[in-house]
Amino acid sequence: MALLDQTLAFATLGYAWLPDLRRRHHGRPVPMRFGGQPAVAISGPDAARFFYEHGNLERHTALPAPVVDTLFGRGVHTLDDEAHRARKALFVALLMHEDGIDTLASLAGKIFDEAADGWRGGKPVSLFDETARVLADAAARWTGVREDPELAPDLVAMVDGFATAGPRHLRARLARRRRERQLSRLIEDERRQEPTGEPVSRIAHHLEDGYLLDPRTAAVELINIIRPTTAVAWLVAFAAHALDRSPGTRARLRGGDDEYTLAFVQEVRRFYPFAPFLGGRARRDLHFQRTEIAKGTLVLLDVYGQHHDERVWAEPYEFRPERFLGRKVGEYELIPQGGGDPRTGHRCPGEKITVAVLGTLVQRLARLDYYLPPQNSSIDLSRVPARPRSGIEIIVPQ
Ligand code: HEM
Repeated sequence: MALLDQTLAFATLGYAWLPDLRRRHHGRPVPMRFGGQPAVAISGPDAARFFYEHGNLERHTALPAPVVDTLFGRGVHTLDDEAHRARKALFVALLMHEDGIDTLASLAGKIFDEAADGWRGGKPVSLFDETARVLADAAARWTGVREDPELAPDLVAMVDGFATAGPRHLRARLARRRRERQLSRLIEDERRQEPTGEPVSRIAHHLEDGYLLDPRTAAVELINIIRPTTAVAWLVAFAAHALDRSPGTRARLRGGDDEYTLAFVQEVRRFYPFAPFLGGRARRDLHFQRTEIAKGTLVLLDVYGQHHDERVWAEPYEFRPERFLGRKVGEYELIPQGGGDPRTGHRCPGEKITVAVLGTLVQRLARLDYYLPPQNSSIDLSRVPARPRSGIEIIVPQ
């Protein structure tokens, strides 16, 4: 029987699409067509392991052009095998050392404090917009890019417009084009200077097979640091949403309890929607859970569904940071930024930065004296990427 193409269902239902479909298939792999191609949707820790292990899947043919042209750019996300390993080493060196992570998190905290001083006085401010600015400035300062007031809106646009047609998508394309051009020039300038330890200089002088990256690719990789750092603003808005709905969580965060803060951060990353699913293409004929997956099939790993699967998480629709206290999280269990080993596979190399920056800002938010005026802070799961509708407006009294 011909399978119905599911692209429109995703466009309509967003995050709910795959979990609904998988529920109807009793959690088994769901064969389908997606984007006009044969596809199969899988989910759960075993599925995540299958997705990342044994070189089962390749990426460069799996990412749709509209996503590459807005969200990712033509860089590390689109590489496989040796080319990916060589490029990934650059990110691991830049992003996974404790010193650099601490420096960036402290910088974000300091800039957040300065910004928060300016929020006092009773006028509503958008926590999402303000935090995006804070994070774009922190990322710019940390990498060595010049701060500029239009940087945050451009980086937000690249993330906001990847999964939709229409004006949001157009804004994302224009923002990427503008920033790739500007940062290519910065890379060329850097190459005329002595190398330093700053990320921009290290990317500019990075060699692969003895050659420098072409300036556009180097600019893409620089954006692959400053864009997702700014995207942590989505998680901060979600954290504020959680603080509002579960006020009991505030006291331990306010007191600076680091263990609880980490549990809260993990629960934000599990509970709230960000990446709906990840895609790869079968390199050869494969089998998973008694389902044949022919070579060339698109394999979709249902991230949002995995985080709300009661076989993996008790009462998954409850926001309960305590579930992470005293619990070791498996490599394939909590996968908002991918699964497996970030050094060898495609898992996000910025996960520790995300956790550190979010933890720093969440403690500050819990200590900040603010309230939410009446607003619609609900989250529309059909919009990808989702965020509280109001962007979380806050009022900080004098
Ligand atoms: C809002 C927080 C973030 C989320 C939700 C997120 C999510 C993801 C996801 C889902 C992937 C793809 C995993 C895969 O394809 O298997 C990824 C890859 C990546 N992320 Fe993040 N990320 C975040 C923050 C960061 C930060 C802060 C950085 C850098 C400072 C970063 C840099 C990267 C890079 C360079 C890759 C490509 C890795 C590769 O292809 O090997 N991300 N991220």
